Amino acid sequence: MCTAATYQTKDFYFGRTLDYEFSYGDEIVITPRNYQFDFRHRESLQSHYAMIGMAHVVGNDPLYYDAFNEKGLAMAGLNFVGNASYYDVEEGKENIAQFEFIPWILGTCATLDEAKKALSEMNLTNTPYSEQFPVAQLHWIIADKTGAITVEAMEDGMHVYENKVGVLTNNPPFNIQMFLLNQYMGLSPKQPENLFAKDIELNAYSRGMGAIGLPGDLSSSSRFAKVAFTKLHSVSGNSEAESVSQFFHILGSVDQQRGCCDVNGKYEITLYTSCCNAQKGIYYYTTYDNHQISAVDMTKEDLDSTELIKYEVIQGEHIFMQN
Ligand SMILES: C[C@H](CCC(=O)NCCS(=O)(=O)O)[C@H]1CC[C@H]2[C@@H]3[C@H](O)C[C@@H]4C[C@H](O)CC[C@]4(C)[C@H]3C[C@H](O)[C@]12C
Repeated sequence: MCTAATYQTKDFYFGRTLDYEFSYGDEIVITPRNYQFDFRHRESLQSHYAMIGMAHVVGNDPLYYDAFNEKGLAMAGLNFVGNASYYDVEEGKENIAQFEFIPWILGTCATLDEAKKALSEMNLTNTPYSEQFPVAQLHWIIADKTGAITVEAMEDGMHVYENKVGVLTNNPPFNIQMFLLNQYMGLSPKQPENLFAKDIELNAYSRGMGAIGLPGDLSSSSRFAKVAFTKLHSVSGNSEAESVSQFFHILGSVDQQRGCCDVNGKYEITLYTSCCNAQKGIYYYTTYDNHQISAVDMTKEDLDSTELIKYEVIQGEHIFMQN
């Protein structure tokens, strides 16, 4: 399972948890402006917006999971197994393979509005990257400081939804996730009033009782409600440290601990959590075994270069001993 969220303070933040039972071998990858992006069904992009994100690199190809570009547009792919369906190549459309989707949007679009236009001209194809890396069944969140959308390519066509809560998890489809939020409309961060039975004396015996009923399990519909509630009630200062800290707390509300989600004897865990300051170009992250926040700042690199810039994911707890 995975969860993605947006967050606005003084700057715009975007990030995700990547939950899985194994890692493909991830790196923080900066694709500078003059790296040549090759596409299967269209000509290469010789120059494009620079981007940074988490990717598995095969040969010299960055296969991005989540990323944002130098203009502040961000995008993440999350599992959508059983519902995702891609299409055959179609004449007259911009045919983009599923694994090219993030580079295409982030390489060519500066804003969410431009991304919406690109989507209307695009056909997401079922072309696999290779035999070893077949088509991944995903759906996507695309966002900038003006808002967010969800993109779901399904058997009945490509759906583009306005995503007003600014969160995405996995199944079921986004319109159903939004419908399910109806069940939680009575929840609140404030203490409840007794609307249950006015003649019976009922007391709030604990803080936090206004949100009793908010799910805490790891299913994707429960994580959707939990993270939406957390994000929509989030309060933090505007500074970088306060915003980043709060963002990790938002996604921390749906963190997956080893042992709680059994996948045939293996355990799905939160392999990493990212938090991008999409306006400042910084990719922050923590991993399951490294709670210290590490970060890569894309603006410190030569963004006019032609070569990928890669940083290994720092693992292992870094404990600050005070005595
Ligand atoms: C497994 C990841 C999604 C995690 C997730 O959503 N888990 C939820 C589990 S569940 O459904 O709810 O059970 C996805 C996100 C991005 C994916 C990767 C990216 O799409 C990039 C390439 C794309 C290639 O086609 C396949 C390998 C791959 C390297 C993908 C492997 C894998 O499918 C990734 C890493």
